[in-house]
Amino acid sequence: MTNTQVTLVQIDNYGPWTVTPEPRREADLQTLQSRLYADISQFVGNRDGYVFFTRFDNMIAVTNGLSMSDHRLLQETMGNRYPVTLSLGVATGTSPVQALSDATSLVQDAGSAQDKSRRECLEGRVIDDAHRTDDDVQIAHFDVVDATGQYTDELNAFDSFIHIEQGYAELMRHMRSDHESLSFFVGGDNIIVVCPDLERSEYETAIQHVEAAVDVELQVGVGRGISAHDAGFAAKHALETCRADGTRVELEW
Ligand SMILES: Nc1nc2c(ncn2[C@@H]2O[C@H](COP(=O)(O)OP(=O)(O)OP(=O)(O)O)[C@@H](O)[C@H]2O)c(=O)[nH]1
Repeated sequence: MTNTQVTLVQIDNYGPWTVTPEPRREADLQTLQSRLYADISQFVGNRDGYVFFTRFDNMIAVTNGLSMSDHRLLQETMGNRYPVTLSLGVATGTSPVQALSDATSLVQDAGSAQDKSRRECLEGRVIDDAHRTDDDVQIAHFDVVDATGQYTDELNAFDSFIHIEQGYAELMRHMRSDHESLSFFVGGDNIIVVCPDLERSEYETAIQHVEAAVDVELQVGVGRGISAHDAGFAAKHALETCRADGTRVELEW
């Protein structure tokens, strides 16, 4: 049974900062956001977690294996490197959507995203080491079948982007509403989905749904593990099997 540990990372009082004392240059904000994401990804990734950039001012991480003191260190080291601070909410559960919802409530209850006095709050709790298991995390790695031949080598780069984004939007909504799962676009034509315990038929239905709705063909590899890295790595191997064998759904367990 999955037990996903989800962390909401929210930049403190970022909106006002972007316009104080006057609006800051957009390219500088883009640079800050992408560097902050890169540093958080490295910190979390070195501890076998995943973080997704989402809206950049709010990022969502799968942090199975990170302790509360790891979270505190993340706040300290980013606070030392950047002109902004981070608040973190951590929650766990069999449903990734519910865990994220609980993590979000913890941060919201500590104060508004634009509250000057809410800085570096750290709320919630993690899974004890003794209770961690090899099937705590289930990750599905989707990609578009032959995106290169269908889109990248055929259409202009913006029209390719529209097709890929439509596939993402449809999959994200379906997995959220029907399967309590969190889907994240991770570049190229790839979407990583953090799932509860789902079976082959549910992935088949999701792929059929996206194809019927927006005519984008997907394939998916699914893995389980004690951490996001372990589950995600198994999913990548399963996706390689799809590519080699022409199958649409491969489960690696
Ligand atoms: N984040 C991430 N991006 C990837 C990964 N694999 C491929 N990509 C991205 O996806 C793009 C397309 O690569 P593929 O998915 O291998 O190509 P494809 O044409 O869709 O071919 P098939 O997947 O074999 O159907 C690449 O340019 C990368 O940007 C991955 O594991 N993670």
